[in-house]
Amino acid sequence: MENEELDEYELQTQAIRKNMDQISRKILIMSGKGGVGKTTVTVNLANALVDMGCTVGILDTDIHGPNVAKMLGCEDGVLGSPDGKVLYPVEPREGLKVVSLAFAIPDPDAPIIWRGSMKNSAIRQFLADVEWGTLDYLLIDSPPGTGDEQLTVCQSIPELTGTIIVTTPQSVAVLDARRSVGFSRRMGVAIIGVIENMSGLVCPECKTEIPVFGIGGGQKMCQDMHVPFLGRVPMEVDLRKAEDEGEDFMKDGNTHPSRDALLEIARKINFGTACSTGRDTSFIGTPQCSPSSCAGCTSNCASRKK
Ligand SMILES: Nc1ncnc2c1ncn2[C@@H]1O[C@H](COP(=O)(O)OP(=O)(O)OP(=O)(O)O)[C@@H](O)[C@H]1O
Repeated sequence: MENEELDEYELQTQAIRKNMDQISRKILIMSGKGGVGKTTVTVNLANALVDMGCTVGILDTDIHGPNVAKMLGCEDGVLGSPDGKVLYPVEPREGLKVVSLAFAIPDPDAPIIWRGSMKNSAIRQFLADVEWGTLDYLLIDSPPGTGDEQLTVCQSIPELTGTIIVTTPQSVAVLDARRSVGFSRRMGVAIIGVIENMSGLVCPECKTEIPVFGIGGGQKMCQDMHVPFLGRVPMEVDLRKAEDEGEDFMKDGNTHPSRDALLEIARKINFGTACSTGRDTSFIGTPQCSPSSCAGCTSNCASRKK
């Protein structure tokens, strides 16, 4: 890198640090396999956390298939930039700020044909140049896999709080989710936990559960790999419909098993009670709680006290 470029990169790194210092918890939502529900988890957790009184930002790093805006019903939003430098997020509701490439490329049919370096620089720009302000949470939605986008997020955000890994119970999805666990460990990022999505289909007629992708595969992986399990979210037609229509599925009075499950997961994350080995204080930001990492863990963890 030329000196001038290095300076620019360094300046951007400083801008990212300044921005991220104002955000309490920064969480990367990832999965090994595509279509397992990362965006669903991101959008619904964000709405649930806002309902609990938190301020939340969503950064959509799924550059090639940015669906966050559509699922929040704000796809016509525009990133404001009065001075051409600072970018202002779209705010679909009070307490929620959203940044996605979808706002910069209004034609929904236009393919985004970008190499890794372009994606990296767009993500860094969103971290550095967006006026995120003070937030309780930044939820970062990502494409499937452990490639450029995840790497850029992990390497660019200082003190990333942790990852949430989404999988379906199906063994091929779990196989790929194990790689996301390995990735988080390799990057030294805490694993907040795993969500087993599409865990049984709730029949809209008789309400019985049909195990389309099986049930329990994600939970079993958590036991095998000593990773916290955050919960299972069933498949429901009304959840899919709400997302297609950009409606808030988490709103009050909406009684559905998948909503209840997502709400419970949001509570666990917000109140720091999610930990498979019994840690009852907030584990967020500390090494993941597993027998092998307990030695270096500074929290008041029940398993560590033994
Ligand atoms: N629990 C669920 N019940 C019903 N539909 C769901 C559920 N979870 C996800 N879906 C639907 O499945 C599809 C894929 O979900 P989503 O886009 O959240 O997955 P993703 O992992 O973000 O996908 P990608 O890998 O393409 O980024 C969407 O149409 C979504 O509405």
